[in-house]
Amino acid sequence: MSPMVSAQPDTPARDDGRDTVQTLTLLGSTGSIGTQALEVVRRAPERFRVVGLAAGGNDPATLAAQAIEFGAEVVAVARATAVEDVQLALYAEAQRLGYSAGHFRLPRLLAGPDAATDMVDETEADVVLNGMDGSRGLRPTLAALRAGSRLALANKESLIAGGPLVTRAASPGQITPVDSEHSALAQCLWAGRTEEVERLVLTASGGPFRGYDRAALHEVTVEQALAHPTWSMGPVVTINSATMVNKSLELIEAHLLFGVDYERIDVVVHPQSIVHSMVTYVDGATIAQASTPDMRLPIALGLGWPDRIGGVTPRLTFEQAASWTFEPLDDTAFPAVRLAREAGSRGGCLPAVYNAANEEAVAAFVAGNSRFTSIVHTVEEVLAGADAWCAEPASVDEVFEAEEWARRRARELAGMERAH
Ligand SMILES: NC(=O)C1=CN([C@@H]2O[C@H](COP(=O)(O)OP(=O)(O)OC[C@H]3O[C@@H](n4cnc5c(N)ncnc54)[C@H](OP(=O)(O)O)[C@@H]3O)[C@@H](O)[C@H]2O)C=CC1
Ligand SMILES: CC(=O)[C@@H](O)[C@H](O)COP(=O)(O)O
Ligand SMILES: [Mn+2]
Repeated sequence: MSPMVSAQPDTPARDDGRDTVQTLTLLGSTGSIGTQALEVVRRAPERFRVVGLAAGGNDPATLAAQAIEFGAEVVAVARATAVEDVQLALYAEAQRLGYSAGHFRLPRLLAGPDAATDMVDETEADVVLNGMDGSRGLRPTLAALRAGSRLALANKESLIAGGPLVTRAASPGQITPVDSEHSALAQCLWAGRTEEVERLVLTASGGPFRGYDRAALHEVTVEQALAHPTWSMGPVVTINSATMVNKSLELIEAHLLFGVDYERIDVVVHPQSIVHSMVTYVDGATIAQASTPDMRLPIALGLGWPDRIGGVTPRLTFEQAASWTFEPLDDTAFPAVRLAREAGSRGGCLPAVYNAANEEAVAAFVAGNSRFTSIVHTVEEVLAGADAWCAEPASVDEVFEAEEWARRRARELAGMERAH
């Protein structure tokens, strides 16, 4: 399998793009990744010009303010009923800024569940950052690859759900990772040749429940699960960090991005979130990428690839004593990674099933309808009955069929739990 991200130290060319403004479409612009990406653009306006913005529609005021500040040509909103709110918010923001009608141009508005995909199809962009949450990002991911844009990928769920459909659609180097661990791995891979790689080592913070046993995990609340010890992120990825499902998805993501077998990808708990991942080479050298836990670094590198953009994140300092610690993952309390290793190794639509079951189980937990421990238990139960989905998907519709089955099954299981 050819890696989506070049592992060679001298490719792509380092002077590539440094003096050129790159057009940028941002999917999920109002979320945690999206707003941090716009901070990067604010710091490097000579590098990027925003042409398209997409969001779900929960925060029309922020979306409108972003569209006006960055002069977006097109704005896509998934919830059709939010369009009017976005339009009103655009006028209100323009008025607040004192713009008269002749002094600003309203962006073109697209609405509906496929608005982000349509925008990517219709709006030329050098780089598309997919910062949406969930596997609903799959069609936009494929649209960006089809359009020949570079895909800065935060939305790991689309890669995991689409699997071979995404990897086959991407040309080598077309996907640049934004997820901090995969950005770290890509940077560590610059240090050596692909054939000299022995192991990838993914670091995990351990989440808010590091050290808990199964009995203690049974009692935890949504509020506790949303309190990540080192990162401030959107709700779903935060809950996924607490269950270790995030690391599970990242294991599959690493396999798909870098073409390394599952047996050669380790997970290690590193509570400080300073070392973002590591690569061990055949001579025993382990190269680590370390920086403060700040997503603006991997976002900036993902957008500007392979150039580094200065002045975006604070540095690590070494003036005071500090410890970076590493410990094994407790597989009994947190079986999610083992389940992902099995599902990923079996392949087909099973990673899509894993992710869809998890998305439903997380929604049930956040809604107060099930316990924290039932999230991974639900994923396990759904996978146990998923033998029909072992074949490689021939189309996106097949992936969504597998997902729909998994979601229905997961909702049934959550309902059964509620009944007890
Ligand atoms: N946050 C982080 O630090 C990290 C995140 N990631 C990954 O990045 C992705 C985004 O995470 P995060 O930013 O935390 O999530 P958030 O929940 O903060 O943001 C999600 C964004 O996607 C938008 N959105 C939802 N549905 C659609 C849709 N149909 N079309 C267009 N936009 C949509 C939301 O808009 P609205 O609210 O209006 O629905 C919101 O702007 C996830 O895949 C996550 O795993 C990876 C590493 C780190
Ligand atoms: C910042 C980022 O990339 C997240 O995916 C992060 O990895 C979450 O931390 P965990 O290590 O707790 O899953
Ligand atoms: Mn990550």
